[in-house]
Order: sequence, then C-alpha cells, then structure tokens
Amino acid sequence: MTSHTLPRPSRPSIAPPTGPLPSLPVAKSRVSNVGGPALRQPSGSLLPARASNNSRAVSSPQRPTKGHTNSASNVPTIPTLTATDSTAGPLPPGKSLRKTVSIGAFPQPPKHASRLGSHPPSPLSASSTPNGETVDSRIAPGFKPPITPARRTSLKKTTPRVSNVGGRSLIGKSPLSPPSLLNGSGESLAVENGNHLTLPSPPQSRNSSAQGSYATSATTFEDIGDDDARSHAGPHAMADDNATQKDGKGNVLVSVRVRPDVGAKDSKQETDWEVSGKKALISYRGRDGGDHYYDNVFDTQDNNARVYDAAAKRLVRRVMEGYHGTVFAYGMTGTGKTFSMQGTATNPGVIPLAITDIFSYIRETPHREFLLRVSYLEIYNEKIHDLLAGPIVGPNGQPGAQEEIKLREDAKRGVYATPLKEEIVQSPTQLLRVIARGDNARRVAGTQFNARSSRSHAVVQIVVESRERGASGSLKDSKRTAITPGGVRVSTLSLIDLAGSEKAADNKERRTEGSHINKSLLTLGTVIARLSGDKDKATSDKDKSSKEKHLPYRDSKLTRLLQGALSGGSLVSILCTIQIGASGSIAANNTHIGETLSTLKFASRAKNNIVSHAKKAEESLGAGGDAGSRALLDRYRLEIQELRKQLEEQNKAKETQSVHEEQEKDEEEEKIRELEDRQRHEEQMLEMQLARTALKERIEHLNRLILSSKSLGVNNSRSFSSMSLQRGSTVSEFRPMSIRSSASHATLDVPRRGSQNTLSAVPVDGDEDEDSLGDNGDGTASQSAQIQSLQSDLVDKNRYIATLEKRLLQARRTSHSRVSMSLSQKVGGNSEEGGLLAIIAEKDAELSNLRAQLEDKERMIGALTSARKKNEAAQELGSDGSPGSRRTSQQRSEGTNGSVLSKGSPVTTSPRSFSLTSASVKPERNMDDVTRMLDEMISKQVDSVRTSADRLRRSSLPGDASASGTRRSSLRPVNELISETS
Ligand SMILES: Nc1ncnc2c1ncn2[C@@H]1O[C@H](COP(=O)(O)OP(=O)(O)OP(=O)(O)O)[C@@H](O)[C@H]1O
Repeated sequence: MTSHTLPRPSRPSIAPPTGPLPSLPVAKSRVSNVGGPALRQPSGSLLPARASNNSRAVSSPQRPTKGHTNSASNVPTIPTLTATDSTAGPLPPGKSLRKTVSIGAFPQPPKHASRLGSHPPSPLSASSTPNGETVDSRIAPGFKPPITPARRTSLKKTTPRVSNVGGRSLIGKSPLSPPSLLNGSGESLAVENGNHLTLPSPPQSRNSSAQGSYATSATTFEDIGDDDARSHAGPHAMADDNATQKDGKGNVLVSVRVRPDVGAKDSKQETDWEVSGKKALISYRGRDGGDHYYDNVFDTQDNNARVYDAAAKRLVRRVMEGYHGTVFAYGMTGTGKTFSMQGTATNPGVIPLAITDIFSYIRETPHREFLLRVSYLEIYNEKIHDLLAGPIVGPNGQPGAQEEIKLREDAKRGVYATPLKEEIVQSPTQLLRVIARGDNARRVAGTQFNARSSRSHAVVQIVVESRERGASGSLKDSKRTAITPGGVRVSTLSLIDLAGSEKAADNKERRTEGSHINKSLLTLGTVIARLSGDKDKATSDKDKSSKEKHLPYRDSKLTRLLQGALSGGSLVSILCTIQIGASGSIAANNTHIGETLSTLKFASRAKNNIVSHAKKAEESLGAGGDAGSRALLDRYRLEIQELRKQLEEQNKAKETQSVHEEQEKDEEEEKIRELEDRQRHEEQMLEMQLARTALKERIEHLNRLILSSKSLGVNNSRSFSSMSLQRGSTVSEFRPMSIRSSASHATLDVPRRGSQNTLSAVPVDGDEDEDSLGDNGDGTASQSAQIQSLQSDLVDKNRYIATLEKRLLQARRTSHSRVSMSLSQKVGGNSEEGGLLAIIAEKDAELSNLRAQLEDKERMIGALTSARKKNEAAQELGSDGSPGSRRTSQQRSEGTNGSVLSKGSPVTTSPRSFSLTSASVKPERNMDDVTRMLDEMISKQVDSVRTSADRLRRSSLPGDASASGTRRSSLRPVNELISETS
C-alpha cells in the first residue's frame, strides 16, 4: 500500500472574535469523507492536509464552552495521513484526530487559494465558488503540515475506522470518482487515524436497503468545480456520471447514528447487531434482519462533530452557495435526534456547528455580501406555532392565543409558513441565542423512553440572501460601492428535529401527541415510499402534476412543509437515529427492535427513493414582483437607495437654504446700511434745516434791528415835523431786506436826513414812507416800538439759543454714536473724535458768544429805556414853545439820535464804545459801525455753520465717495444760504 498525504482544508489563522463570544466546545478535528470519491494517490504523493486549526468554534450563550484539552492545540500540526500501512502511518493506530479549537474564534478567509498543481481537484479541497470557480480555499500551495508528537497523542481511537460515506469502501476505487453536491466532492474526508482513508465510493458500489437490496447512489453535477473534478474521473466515472445525472440522487445523504446504551451493552440484543462505520453497514441477524448500507453510519463512539462533518457540513456550504438544503433527524423517541441536532455544551450538534460554518463561509467570501434571517417553528398536534413569537398576552393580561400560522405556497418560495417571525441575525452568538430562545419555547414532556421528549417537530429555517459585491472586488471598494446592482440569491437551510415515533404512551395527552406525531411520520414514510414508486416512471411535466396529486404531502403539516425538499428542490441529508438493545421486558425489547427496524427501513427507502435535482437559486434582480416577494437584501438595497436619495435631496435643500439665508443676511445688512445712511442723511438735513432756520431768524431779527435803528433815526429826524404825517407803521410791518443794503441804506440815510432836514417835516424820498415808524412820529412811539422790537428780538434770540442747544445736543448724540461705531472699525479714530469734540467746543463757544450778545442787547435795552426817559423829560421841557425849547427839541432830537446811535453802538461787538453824548455826525458813523459789525457777525455765523457742516460731513463719511456725494448735496441748502446771505 502506498502512503497518501491527504489534502486537508487548512484553516488559516483564526482571528480573534469580533464580539465577546463565549467559548465553545471543540469539535474533533477530522477530515471526513462525505460521500466523496475514493482517493487513491500514487505512493509518496503528497496532498496538503488540513491545517490542524481546522477548528470549529461555536458560541452559544446557553451553552458554556468546554474545549477538549490538547497540548497541540495551537500548533498547526496536521499529520500526513497514509492509506496503505496500518502500522507505519504518522498517526499511531487507534488514535483519532482531535484537536483543541481556539474557542470563540472564526476562521478567516484564506490568504492563498490555488489548485493543487497537477493533481486533480481534491474532493477535500475543491470548493465551488459562487462563480463556479473551483478554488482551494484552505490549502496553501505546497503546504506540508509537520507531524508532531503532540499531534500523534491527540489521536484517540484504538480501532482503525473508515467512515465509509456513501456506503462504499475506498479499496479499488478511483480517487477521481465523480463528486456530487453533498458527497461527490467529498470536501470533508473522514480520517479517524493515519491508517485509513475514508473516501466516497462510486455510486454503483453502494447498494443498501433494509431488505438487503442495494441502491445506487447517484450523483448530480451542478457546478463547475464538480464538473471539473468529473472531467478527471476517467471513463468509468464518466459513465457512472451519465447514469447518475439522470437519476439525480447524489444530493441526498442518508446517515444512521447509533445511540450508545450503557445498560444494554452486554445484552444478547446487542450481539445480534453489527454496526460498521467503516462499511457504513448495519446488520441485524434477528428476525426480519439483513444488511443495511447507508451513506454514513455513526457508531456509538462518534460525536456530534463527526456527524456534522459527514452528514451536514457540505450541505451547509452548498446552501451558502445558493442551494436549498434540508437536514432532518428521524427516529424513535429517545434515540438521540435532539442530541444530534442541538447537542450539548461540550458536544455541539448539527445546528450550532452549521451556524459556525455559515459565518465562517461569510468570512471566507469577501466578494459577496450576505443577509441572514432565521425563523423557528414547531408542529405540535398538527398545528404550527412560532417559537420566536414570544408569549402572547391577551387584553386581560392572560396569555393569549397565537395567531394561527398557515402554510402557503408560491412558485418562488415553495411552501412556507406565514405569518412567521423572522429575525435578522448578524453574528453566530445572535443566531444561537435566537435558536436557544426557540428551544426553550418548544414543547417537551417525559415519555417512557425519554424524560425530556420532544413532543413536536421543530423546524429552524435560516434564509441566506447573498449578492455579489462591487465589481472591483476589493473589500475597500466594495464597502464604498456596497449597493451595486446585482442579483440576489436566496437559499434556505432547514434544520429539522422531528418528534420521535413511539408505540406506547401511558397517558392520554401523550397518546394524543403520539398519534399526531405518528400520523405525520407515517405520512412522511408514505410520501417517501411513493417517491420510490414514481422514480421508475418517466417524469414528464404532465406526469409530474399527476404524481404530485397522489403524493399525500397535504396529509400532514410536516410533509407539506417538507414538500419542496422531498420533491427534489433541495439538497437533503437525513439522519436516522436508532438505539440497539434496550433494557426492559421482552415485549419492550421487541417493540424497540421493531421500531429500530422500521427506522432503518425508512432510511433505506429515503436513500433509494428521494431524488434531488437541487439547483443553485437564480439571482433575482428584485425589480419585478411586489415588494413583499422581493428578497430582503433587495428591499434593503432599495430602501438604502431611497434613503440616500432623500439624504442627498436634504443636503441640496440645506445648501440652497444656506445660500438663501446668506443672501437674506446680505440683503438685511444692506438694508440696515441704507437705513443708517438715510438716518444720517435725515439727521444732517435736520441739522441743516435747523441751521437754516436759525440763520433766517437771525437775519430777520437783524433786519428788524437795523430797520428799527433806521426808523429810530427817521423818527428822530422827523420828530419836529412828523406830527403832520400821521402815518401808521409798526415794527412788525418791517419788510425783510437784504441785510447789507438795508443796513447801509439806514446808515447813510438816517444822518442825512438828520442833517439836511433837521426841521423839515417833508419827507425827502418815498423810502421814508416805508421806513417811517411810529404812529405819531414821535420818539416815544418809536422807542417803545424799538423796545418791543428788542424784546421780540430777545425772544428770537432765546429761541435761537434753544435751537442751537438742541442742535448741539443732537450733534453730541450723533458724534457719540459715530465715535462708538467707528471706534471698532477704524484705527486712528481719536483724531475724528477730537474733531467732533472740537465742533462741540466750537458750538459751545458760539453759544456763549450769543449769550454775550444777549447781554449786550439787554444792556442796550437798558440804555434805550433811559434814553426814552430822557426824551420824555426833554419833551416835557420843550412843550413850552420857547426857542430854548426848539433847541431843546433839537437837542432832544440829537439826544434821541444819540441814543439811537448809542443803542446801535452796543449792538456792535463793542458796547464799551457806546456814548450818549455823541455829536449828530457820530450816529452816522455809529450806524456804519453797527452795520459793519452786523455784517461781520452774520458772516461769522455763516462761516461757523459752514465749518460745522463740513466737519460733520467729513466725520460721518470717511472715505465713502458716494455717500459723501449725498452729504455734499445735503449741504447745499447751507451753500445756498451762504450765497443768499452774501
Ligand atoms: N449519541 C449519544 N451519546 C450520548 N447520549 C445520547 C446520545 N444520543 C442521545 N443521548 C441521550 O439520550 C437522551 C435522549 O436523547 P434525545 O432527547 O436526543 O432523544 P430524541 O430522539 O430527541 O427523543 P424525542 O424524540 O423523545 O425527543 C438524552 O439524554 C441524550 O443526552
């Protein structure tokens, strides 16, 4: 015999778990040959073996992990296994390959994937990718795992075993036998020690039934990888292939597991039985006995990991690739169905191990994205219950009845239960937790054979949706382009723990349950038996419908639910559990044997009759159909797209809004600026207006003043002759005149009249009519009018002062606000502030000047009053008609004139030059002085106002040409005024 190096899927370094996963029991590391083709290598040929860290990590919150201790746990030491020499292999005989798993960890995607050089694709390593490529995802090229002593010590079994998956011995079989989806490519060759290889036999080599008949395990080929393998299989294999392709049976695995029974170990019953895992044979030598061959036979020594590897692992991977798969455990009550499916904390069963593999596959397949959802139902007394729905609370707080779950069928999904809660799961822990929750809700009760017997059929359904990631394939890119258009593939893994068949029940409830259980199991048996009857018939489409009619799927919920799997749409793995020998009465023993034989017959029928044409699920693009029928991944993709669109729209709206807000802000600022400008302009206009009004008033007043002086002079000159004129005139009738002309006129006119017409009462020119003042033409009237005028002048002055004060106040306020505004904006604002302060100071000075003038006026009024008194006294003296009185009159006239002049004199800026005793020429000069002084004063006023306005303009509009234009225009009235006054 030549030695072989078995290809072993290498589990690359196990990365630490992403989440806190509880540690889990370690499965025995082995390479199982699940129905794979026999592999025979030339002596010395080496195929890479699986890495020793081919570990299985299952995390379950309910199942504390206990790993098998192994000194070589962390060493990737996979022995090179030989198939020839039972003694000289690298593993000592009787040692099974065990290893310690890094608990809670999951395998990472392989770093290297290659074919095995010139070797044909190994059933162990060849794995069909979703794209149909055959890749070795586990073995690094040229990898030769060292064999370490530690590894050898980990081999446990003393009896060399061959797991004859497919019921065939490897001897004499080609290693390149055609693979099938489940047992064809033989991904997991079972190697229990170094002495034997467990390789799948060619289909025709297997023929087993309860009746001793021998059925052929056919093989179908669905993927390129398998086709590829087949092309290397030689003519014989190809011939087989042609036959089996038609048959399409290689997608069904039937395994039988024998439960250990310590109590009946040495009983006679046990000696009637022969269980050979190596031959995949169970023989019973008693009544109705015979040899029964299956795809796998697991003896009492085999643990759950071994069962999973051989019976379910490949199916699970196929489900991940897009096939539907169904695993169910069938057997008499208490024979280990639940034990096999669920397992224990230290010995996890098919369900937790499948979950581990599902997530391992996802990690190993970065080019696809997955979505997993799980549902869990039970069929109890022919009613379906949702095990994930949780307790239903009625309106009165009492537990309510669950909504009835019905089975429906559609072309896409086949038969399905609805309404059923489906939970989306993202981690093994989460998935295990969901299933554990369902387990707790499941109905169990004590029976004669099982203290905790499942009283219902329990169905875990894991729906796997997957889609190709972005075309670039790189993880980084695919993350970015996660939502690329592409078909979604939906496949379902159904893991079913059937209730146990039983013949005896000791109470009514159990009997009722039992009758339902038995009925459904009977229907299942009937369907499978009839499948056998149909298999020889031509299965044209016409016949197909008639065939479905007579297959009693609808007779029970169980068969209805399994319809898809049993009618060929799914890969199927059936695990039948039996127990050999049972302690108790002979009757019980006989019952037990009868049940066991019945189970074996069921298994044989299933193996022979069920034909699976399972195909990879089509990739649906999700565009058609109603939303409910679409794959969730599609729905999510659409939802994501929709949400993204909404987000983009919102972003756009936000951007537009912010632009609008900015515009509005700008507009608002512009408006504020305009408003400020307008306010400033109005302020200036007001100031100008005030200045103008004040000046006008001043001019009027001064006009009046001058005219009063003139009229005083006229009156004085006429004092001797005006008696006859009798012309009424009041101060208020004075016509406003040009200051200069009227002043000069008055200045020139009065003395002339005074000198030339001293005694003449005849007016010289018409002006006199206008200029004359006083009803009586006497000095008293004109003086009192003058006093009146001066008083009104005083009032004017006061008003003017008030106006100036108001302006001053405003100017101060404006300058304050401008200073505070410009302080923050401008450097060197101090000079401007200084300018404003200077204006204020100037205004103050102007004010005090005006006050001084006012005082002068008052003094003048006083002087005039005294002059009047003197006049009156003179009048009294002159009333006698004496020459003296004429002279006195003359003198009075002079005195009056003098008083006028003396009055005019204080109006000038120098009241100190005032003299009542001046000659008649003097008043003339004094009038000139008064006129000049008034001119000066007015021009000073005008200059002052102009300067103030200029300063204000400069201070309020620094560097703003357009605004300064506005200001300039606002100053125009002042200029006009200036020109007017000048
Ligand atoms: N292979 C095995 N190794 C060790 N113990 C086992 C094995 N199979 C079953 N058992 C034990 O036998 C008992 C019954 O097993 P289990 O409940 O799995 O039977 P079952 O077929 O599911 O029965 P039922 O149909 O009544 O639910 C359990 O205590 C279980 O631990």
